[in-house]
Amino acid sequence: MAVKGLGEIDGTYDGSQIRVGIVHARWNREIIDALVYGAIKQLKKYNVKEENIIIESVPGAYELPFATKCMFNKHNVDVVIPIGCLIKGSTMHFEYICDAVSSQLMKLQFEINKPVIFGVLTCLTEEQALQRAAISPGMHNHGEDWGACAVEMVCKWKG
Ligand SMILES: O=c1[nH]c(NC[C@H](O)[C@H](O)[C@H](O)CO)c([N+](=O)[O-])c(=O)[nH]1
Repeated sequence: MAVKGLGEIDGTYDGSQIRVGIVHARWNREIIDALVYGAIKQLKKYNVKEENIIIESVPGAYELPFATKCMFNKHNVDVVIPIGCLIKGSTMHFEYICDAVSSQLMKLQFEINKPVIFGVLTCLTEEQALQRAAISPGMHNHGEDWGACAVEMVCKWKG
């Protein structure tokens, strides 16, 4: 299936020389595993070598920003794809985590001067998340978008 959503990858890129970190949360694991699979599938489609895909996990999405920074420092990667799945509950917990995680991941790029892909689903229902992981029908696996985005951002902008 062609990668849609973020828009088709801009041209063809050779990822054979790039190192990619994936940091994933363990909350909503079935959804996370599908998203991680989709990202890896797309990275390999653009020739990223398996040995250059470094995967680490954290308890939840709130831990993604710190672990993403550690991934850059510990594994010398060109880009990190933090993957999480936040599903709204009955309290404001969801809103606070979504806001904190998204703004910190954005800021981290300018601190590290390397791309951080926003791979966090922020869903109001579990069904929305299942659809975006292509577990339920109706949408493509958003992890594929994130993998393609990672390759493009490094190949196009690496200094
Ligand atoms: O990754 C998630 N973490 C969640 N909470 C845990 C949080 O990310 C931290 O791991 C925890 O607060 C400890 O810091 C979630 N909810 O609470 O709903 C969620 O939906 N997804």
